[in-house]
Amino acid sequence: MQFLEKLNPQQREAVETVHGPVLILAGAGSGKTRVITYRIAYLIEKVGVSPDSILAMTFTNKAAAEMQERVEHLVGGRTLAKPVISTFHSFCVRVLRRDIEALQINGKGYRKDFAIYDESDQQSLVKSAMKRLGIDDKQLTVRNVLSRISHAKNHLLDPQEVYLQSGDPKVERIAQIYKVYESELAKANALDFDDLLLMTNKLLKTSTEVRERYNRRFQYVLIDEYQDTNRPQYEIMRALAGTLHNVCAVGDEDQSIYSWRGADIRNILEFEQDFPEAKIVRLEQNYRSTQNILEAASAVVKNNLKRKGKNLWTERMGGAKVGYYEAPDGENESLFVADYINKYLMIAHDEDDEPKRAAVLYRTNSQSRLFEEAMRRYGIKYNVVGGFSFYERAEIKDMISYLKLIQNPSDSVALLRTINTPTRGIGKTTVEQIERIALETNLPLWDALGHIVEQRLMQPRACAALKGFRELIQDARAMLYGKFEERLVETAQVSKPEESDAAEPEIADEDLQDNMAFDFGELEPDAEEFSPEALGTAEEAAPEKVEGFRSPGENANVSEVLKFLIDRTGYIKQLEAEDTPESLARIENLRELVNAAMDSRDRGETIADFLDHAALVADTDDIEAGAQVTLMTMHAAKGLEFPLVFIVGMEEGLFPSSRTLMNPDEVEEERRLCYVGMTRAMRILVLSRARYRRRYGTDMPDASTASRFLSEVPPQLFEDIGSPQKKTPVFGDDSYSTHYDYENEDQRPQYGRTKQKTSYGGGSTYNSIDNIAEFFASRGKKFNRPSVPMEEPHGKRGFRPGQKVKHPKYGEGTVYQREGEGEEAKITVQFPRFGLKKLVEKFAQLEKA
Ligand SMILES: Nc1ncnc2c1ncn2[C@@H]1O[C@H](COP(=O)(O)OP(=O)(O)OP(=O)(O)O)[C@@H](O)[C@H]1O
Repeated sequence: MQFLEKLNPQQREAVETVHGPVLILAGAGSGKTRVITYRIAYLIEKVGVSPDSILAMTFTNKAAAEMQERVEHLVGGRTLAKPVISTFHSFCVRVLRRDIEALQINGKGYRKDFAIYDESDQQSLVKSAMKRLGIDDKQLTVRNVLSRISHAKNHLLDPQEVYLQSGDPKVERIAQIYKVYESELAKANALDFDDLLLMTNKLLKTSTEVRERYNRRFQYVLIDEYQDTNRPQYEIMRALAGTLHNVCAVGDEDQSIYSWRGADIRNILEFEQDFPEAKIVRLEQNYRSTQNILEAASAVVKNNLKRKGKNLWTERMGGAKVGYYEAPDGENESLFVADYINKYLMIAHDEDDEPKRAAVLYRTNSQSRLFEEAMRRYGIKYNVVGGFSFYERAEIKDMISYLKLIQNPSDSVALLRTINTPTRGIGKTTVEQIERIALETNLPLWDALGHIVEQRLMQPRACAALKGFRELIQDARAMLYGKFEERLVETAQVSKPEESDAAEPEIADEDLQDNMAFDFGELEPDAEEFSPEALGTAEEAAPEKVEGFRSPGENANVSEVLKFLIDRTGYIKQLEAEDTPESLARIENLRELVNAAMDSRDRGETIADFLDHAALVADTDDIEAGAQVTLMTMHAAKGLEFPLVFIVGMEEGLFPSSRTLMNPDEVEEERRLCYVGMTRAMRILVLSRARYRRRYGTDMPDASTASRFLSEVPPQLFEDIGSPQKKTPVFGDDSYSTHYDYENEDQRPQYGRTKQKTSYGGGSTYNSIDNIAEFFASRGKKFNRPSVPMEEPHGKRGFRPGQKVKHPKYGEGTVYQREGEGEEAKITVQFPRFGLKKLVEKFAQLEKA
């Protein structure tokens, strides 16, 4: 038990208290992750618990993978069995793939091959429900409807209850949409993310047999990030805790930042009521940050009323003060950050000799753009989390939708996405007719489509196009389930085209089940039920195998089906014909998808596993541990740590977000988010804001107000690190300038290139903020700024972008853009100490500087 020595007394207590319920209240950086992994190792090594009777739930896939790795490292491959460490959602998918049919009534209800609908699938469903109900999206936005539906689901309210509880006509309409949405999901045999939790909860509640099986299997349950669990997750935890109550929840109420997703802070505040015999362990020693950082973060979060309260302390006394930078505008702020990071990365070693890593944290993803541009400008390699993730790209979604449809033809969203992608002559009217027939007959779209083709209910051209699409899916299905040869024979025998329509391959249930198989390791007590032998798909059935080749009649794997689809739909050919950098990048993405499918095959996964993976990947999975600079939201940064952290955009309305200002509970949540952000910093923390900020693409930046969180940091912990001064400028005084260096010659973006600068002054050196404005003025076009045409101005006063000017009040500045001509001409000037100003040229009394 050598590893126990690496724990402090409280951590040790948290690890060694293994029986009965335990709530570990762990402050930021107090070793929560360490405690959970050591606890699992302790259970296995010391208590002798079989690894596969341990279940640990984490918040992200990434955290699950890391924890798995750390546990393996500790118990050193001494056992073959592994604990189940997974996110709530992945766990639920595995349970449902196995047991969802226990919820069927008289053979009706969800089947194991259900599809998982992600946000864009949900949006399509809501859109079509709204269309059908005649509700236009000006009255209600799709996003708004979806969030109301999700809210209702997480509070276990069905459409009827939502309707009855409200007197508001808007909510009544939402209830109607919700009802159609639910019935369409059921018809498509599809579940959304909320359903994954709700159905599992329902299953564990209603089927004693299923619940007891999981209780026998998992005798020790651990929940990480407990403060962010919602009610359904809480109920699942309770059901899994069984009668043994060996449940350990680890959380920090000060880091609860997901109430907008239904997280219920009561789960942590009321744990003791639900489990009266619970032991509470507090971890208050912080190992991550210096005293100054910790004091500043604690001072901010102390302003919240709803908290249990704790006293975090650290042995890392003192440390650098929290840096503060007030930029004239957003661009300046981003360049300042890039400049600082550039200098930081160039210092050979720092005192702790830790790898150099920095994070730029912001409130919303859309803030990343300026920082990305600034990083490129400095040639700094960076990693941005939460951008357009691989599986969200259009071409990938198209192919995934094909696979979904092949796996589950009832999936109407997948059908609508693929039916005319790439174009195959199936127009909007045809699709609307299919939808109408589906509605009238209450059939899934796929069946309605079959009906139309067989009964020739449309014009011959439309019927032919639909038939082609249907055959494509049938062929791919036959490949996937090893029936392709039979299908070839069948379709060849049928001479008349009309008869071939009905030739859907008979796909035996066992084949489907085999593709649904999933792995919980040993499943007790009825594991045999899932063995290949029991499913009748054992080796003897397969003809002789040639290395590297698939035997006839053997199921095709996902990558083969993908290649078949890409080929037969002509998807890549169409992109090749486009021949643009964008279309070539899309081809690369498709190839990457085939590679991903190959990897999945090598891991022995089925199509269902592959699709589940695609549905469950999250933004945070993109975090590249090795990247030196990471740009991300504060939400995504949870659980991470960096020697250098910037929190940018500290302005009222941006952070705290304007959406929260009217509600004290929501402002408290924003404050917790600020606390999460600040406590990511190990050695240096910098908070910054811009005095002027452009919002919603408006022409002129608005003046901003400093975030209230800034004033909550005690002034003695703060240090201004070079904000350009606000006082009335004295011309010619250089001390106002913020000094930046960067090379001038190469302004091309440096995507993914490691072009770390090794020295300063390798090009023209710019030493003042005026030049930065000039740089922005000159590159306006290159970076697609919302700019106006920049014709050559006429007349003697016409100032051009980039030109230096002088104003009696604002001092020297650089022209940023020009709009209009003659009497009407307006020019926007970047003044170092006043930000951007738009002036009517005629009245502005500007002079050439
Ligand atoms: N007993 C200990 N001795 C030395 N270092 C420790 C100890 N416990 C934890 N640490 C270190 O402290 C840092 C924070 O630990 P960890 O990431 O587990 O914290 P956490 O509680 O999960 O943080 P947060 O909730 O803020 O994300 C890590 O670098 C970890 O290695």
